[in-house]
Amino acid sequence: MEYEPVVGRLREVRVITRPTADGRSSVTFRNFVVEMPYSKELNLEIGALLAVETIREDTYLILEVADYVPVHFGMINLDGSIPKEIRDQVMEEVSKSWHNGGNSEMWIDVFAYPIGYIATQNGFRKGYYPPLPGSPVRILNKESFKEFVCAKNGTDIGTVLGQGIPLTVNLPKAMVYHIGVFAFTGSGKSNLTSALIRRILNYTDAKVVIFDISMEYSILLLDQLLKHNSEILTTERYPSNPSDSSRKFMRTHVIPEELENYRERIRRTIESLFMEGKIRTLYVPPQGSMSLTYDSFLKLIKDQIDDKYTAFAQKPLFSLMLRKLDEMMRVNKIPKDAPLDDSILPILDEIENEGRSAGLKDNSTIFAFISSLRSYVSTDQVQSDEYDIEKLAIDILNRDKDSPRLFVLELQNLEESREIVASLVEEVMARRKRSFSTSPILFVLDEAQEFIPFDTRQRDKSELSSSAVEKLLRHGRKYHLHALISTQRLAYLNTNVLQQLHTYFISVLPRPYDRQLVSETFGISDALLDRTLDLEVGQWLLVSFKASLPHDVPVFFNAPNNLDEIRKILEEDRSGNLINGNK
Ligand SMILES: Nc1ncnc2c1ncn2[C@@H]1O[C@H](COP(=O)(O)OP(=O)(O)OP(=O)(O)O)[C@@H](O)[C@H]1O
Repeated sequence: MEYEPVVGRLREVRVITRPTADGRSSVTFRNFVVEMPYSKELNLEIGALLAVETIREDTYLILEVADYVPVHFGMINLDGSIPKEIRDQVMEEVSKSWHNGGNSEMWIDVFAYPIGYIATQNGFRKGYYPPLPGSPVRILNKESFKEFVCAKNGTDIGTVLGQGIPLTVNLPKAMVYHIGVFAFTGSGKSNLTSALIRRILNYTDAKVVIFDISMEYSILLLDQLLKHNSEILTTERYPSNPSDSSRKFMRTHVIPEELENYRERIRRTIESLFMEGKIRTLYVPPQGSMSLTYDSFLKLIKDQIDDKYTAFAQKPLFSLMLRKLDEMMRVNKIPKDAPLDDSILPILDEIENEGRSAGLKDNSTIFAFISSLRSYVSTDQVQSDEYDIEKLAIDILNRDKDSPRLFVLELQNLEESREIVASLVEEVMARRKRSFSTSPILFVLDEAQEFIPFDTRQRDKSELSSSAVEKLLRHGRKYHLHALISTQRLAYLNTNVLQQLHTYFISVLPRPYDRQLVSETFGISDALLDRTLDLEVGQWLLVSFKASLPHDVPVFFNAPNNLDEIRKILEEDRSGNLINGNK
């Protein structure tokens, strides 16, 4: 481990206890006060790492800087009881002394907290030993910081604040354990999300499916839509002429101010996407006409058995149907959520024959039931030309090298979009279970509080989307299905899902409740989370638990501006090579 030349001393240990955000229990954080000599050249920033001697020989406790304040001895007891003239004189002297360089009367109080790691001669490892008060505290230099924090051979997602080194992360691993992007509106959530998706498309083999209710991502990822085989799915009806369609598209989408000068070039790019058939209408069946699954079929049969109006003579046949179906599902390993198909026809024939030999009348309920099921499974197989959820799921799961990799679903109606999210996620999960593959798929849910709200309701379909997304977050990893969710208020989110996310990107969260939730989930001091209030647009705190980084160290960083990345491509496009016919 290598250090900056300056050495401080550990002065105080403070233990802070507060109630948890939900008020049900309490949490305790240890905060340390380190005294560093004051110098104008001191290279110390929030997020810097310190090493302090511990009770164990050659073992150092690692601390992260959450805040620092310059202190002058002359002002320690300078309160209102001192006459004003004297106060003014002292303050003037102190103010001058800061500019004259350091002396023994001035120092910096550094507030730092342990992040659960110790350093020994053999490197860094998880652990805690009590540090020795009064003992030396050193600042890790850039090289040691990089070695400890950044992922080797990882993907560059920005610059570490105060260190000026690239922040590299393990993107595939971050994706595996799901990602959350949390910040107040206008802090740069969609910008960061787009920058991450851009890297996922270019440095991993994952497919990306974006549920976009703000209609932003087609523009924010315009170059990627051209670069990769991709699809924009919309429920909007566009004119058949690509030029008119592109004009309508421009009217219904917000073009960021920074790209205003490229309006015409963007329009022509959209026109070329229409011509290439990359913008397609998604057919959404009318409400309530979603397909039957094996599970709902089992339930229908059970309802018949339990129904007091079902004729007594028919009940054993319904029971037989149930048993045969159960047997077939077990033998053929058909999951309950698989869509009902014509494999049930032989069972229907058999039960019908049994009914006839038992002498049931032609107008018996069971015959009507069998006949309506037959027409359901047969009609369902008639191929329709409409591009629907099932066909989209097949394209998403397609493993051919030239199959689409990026899907942007532009969803305008909230209730309908919840149904689409639920049915697509369920369909992809059910199909993946039946035909396993390891190729990763990332679902991106912008404005996640609309789909997995704290308070779900059957009426507005949020119960449907919430249960599908919860399933994806809990079980998706086994099937290489992952999620990136972004929201401006954690408090509005179904809290069950928060524990499933192992990588959080946090910017300004003005409500203390939201910040407390994050500090409790990751065991990070409130003092560090509070620093996110000072972050500027595009600056983020990355916290990860066994996912993005080799060690779980919260890192402040400056994200690249996604708009600069597209602007660069649009500029390069002057040659006309990147975006068809766009000069
Ligand atoms: N990394 C960055 N560097 C520079 N500017 C940025 C960065 N990220 C975002 N911005 C600027 O901030 C503005 C808002 O960003 P963005 O639309 O991504 O925020 P948001 O949090 O998604 O907002 P909303 O919740 O309203 O959708 C952008 O127009 C962009 O100019």
